[in-house]
Amino acid sequence: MSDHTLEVAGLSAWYGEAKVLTDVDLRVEPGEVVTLVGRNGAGKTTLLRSVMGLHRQVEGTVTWGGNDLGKASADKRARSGIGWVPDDRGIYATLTVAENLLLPPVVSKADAWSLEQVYEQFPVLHERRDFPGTKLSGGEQQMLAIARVLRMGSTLLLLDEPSEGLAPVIVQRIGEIIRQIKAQGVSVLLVEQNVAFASTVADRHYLLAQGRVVESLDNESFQSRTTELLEYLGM
Ligand SMILES: Nc1ncnc2c1ncn2[C@@H]1O[C@H](COP(=O)(O)OP(=O)(O)OP(=O)(O)O)[C@@H](O)[C@H]1O
Repeated sequence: MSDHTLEVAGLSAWYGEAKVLTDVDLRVEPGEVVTLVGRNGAGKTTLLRSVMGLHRQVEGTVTWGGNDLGKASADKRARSGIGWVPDDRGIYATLTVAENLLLPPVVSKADAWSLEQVYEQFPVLHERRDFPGTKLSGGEQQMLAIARVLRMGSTLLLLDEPSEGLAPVIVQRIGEIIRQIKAQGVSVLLVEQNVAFASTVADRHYLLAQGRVVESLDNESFQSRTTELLEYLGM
């Protein structure tokens, strides 16, 4: 696997005149799991979308594997190994599980999971392989969305609230999957409002408030300050 450090420096973002991110610096090392935590409207999704190249009204730099991504399109970023798992999961409703998995291109042969590997790690997707997207539960859709980018060979996963709306037992399973992905050397940057879940999967955390990174914490400090942080974040 090639070097795949993500480095965001001085990133600001706007919607029209409204500035929603200010001078964000962050880093995700290969194989690290890093969360963005903050209350609603803090700018977490905009930050993920800016890294993916989906939000374009930005200033600052995003460097990936040593290359400044500049104005590269989302498609080009995906081809360079950044995998996007949106909050609505982006499953094609009329396609089957297998078709959803096989539709996107393999971007790195060396890193791509084979279909067999995907089915081995996600047995439920194997069971449901001929089901259309519409017939999947929220948890199954989340697993499919994650499996799809792993099959592409993405080496950094951008996950937007993977735990949202899922039953605790499914959230636990998603946590296991994230730890498994990490063990394979893939990095994960995830938006998470569920602080308890975040602390079971992440190495480090960035707290976002009103579009700024207000703290950067390792997981140990994060765990020891959970109550205070929840209060501060108004969560
Ligand atoms: N399409 C848009 N047009 C205008 N303003 C927007 C748009 N999308 C988001 N915003 C504003 O940008 C700010 C950051 O929103 P963003 O969705 O990035 O926050 P978030 O931390 O992800 O919150 P949430 O958890 O609610 O999604 C908010 O003030 C929001 O109202």
